[in-house]
Amino acid sequence: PSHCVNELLPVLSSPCYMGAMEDNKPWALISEVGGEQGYLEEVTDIMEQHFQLICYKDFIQNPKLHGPKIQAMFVWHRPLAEPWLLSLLPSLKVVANGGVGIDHLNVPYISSLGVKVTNTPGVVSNATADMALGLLLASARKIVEGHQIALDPKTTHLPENLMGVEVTGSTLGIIGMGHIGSKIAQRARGFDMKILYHNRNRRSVEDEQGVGASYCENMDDLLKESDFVMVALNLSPETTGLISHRELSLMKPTATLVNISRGLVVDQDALVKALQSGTIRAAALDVTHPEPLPRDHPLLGLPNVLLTPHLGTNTYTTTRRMVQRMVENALAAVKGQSIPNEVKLKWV
Ligand SMILES: O=C(O)[C@H](O)CO
Repeated sequence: PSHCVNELLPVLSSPCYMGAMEDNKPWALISEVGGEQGYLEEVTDIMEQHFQLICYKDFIQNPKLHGPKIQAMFVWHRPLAEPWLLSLLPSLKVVANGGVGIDHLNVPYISSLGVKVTNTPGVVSNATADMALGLLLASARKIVEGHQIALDPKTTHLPENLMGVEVTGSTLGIIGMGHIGSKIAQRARGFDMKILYHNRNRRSVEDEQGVGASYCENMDDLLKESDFVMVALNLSPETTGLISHRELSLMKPTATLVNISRGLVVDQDALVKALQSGTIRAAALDVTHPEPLPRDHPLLGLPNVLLTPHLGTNTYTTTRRMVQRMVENALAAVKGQSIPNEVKLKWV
């Protein structure tokens, strides 16, 4: 198998190499997204059932040789499918993204080249919702601080000052009630939370009752009432900087902001100020802008911030499902068949 580089998953093995030349499967370029580890074997094994893989590092050494044979490109949330690269891939039929967010892809431009764009909605929702609740609980109950204290050899007594806020019975405001938002609401019900949501379009009464969430037409009402504000939106021009000074100032001083969508939905400078001044209690962020943050970024020095490095979909099960879906989408596009998850709009 071919093993390139992966930031998302641990482990791996051999360095990048190209699939066997005698293989008749279509060629796919697999994006290189960081680190010196290889891809998880499950990822490349699934892909190699249908494609011959070449990783970016090998491709770029001789793009003129490799470019013309490549029909599919597998990408994760990094802007690899840029015009200069696409111009080296005259036979490309599809950019198959792993994950639901496609804000890093210029869909109109890619489509103008006759290349399809696909994503993997649905399969990411459970793992992302689990992570959302994990961040909420960890921030509320100071789990990471507790872990650090437990490890500290100087700790001689129980940390009675490490007080958290109660999750059970609190109010959760979910901004963005798509598939992931609904899964978050379902989980929050288990904590007897009162659930408010704001969404561009109100969900049906059945949907609302199904997850036990009440609609706030005005997002301000949700911000004012919630103990935890959960950002679960796609990034789009409309949602960029949606949570800024004004929105943060509407939140309770005891409230926590959790973001599992995209860093740019939150105005980070405004967030830093709100956290420094006590406008809000805390923030728990799986996403930032950029990722990773520069080492001197003020968010890294704040005691009331919990950060994880975009781990939302990082489970073996969800990764396998995503890769399976990426392959199905790419294969359908290469064969000219109907594509399960084609992205047609610039922003979804
Ligand atoms: O968009 C998604 O589904 C996740 O962020 C993984 O990239």
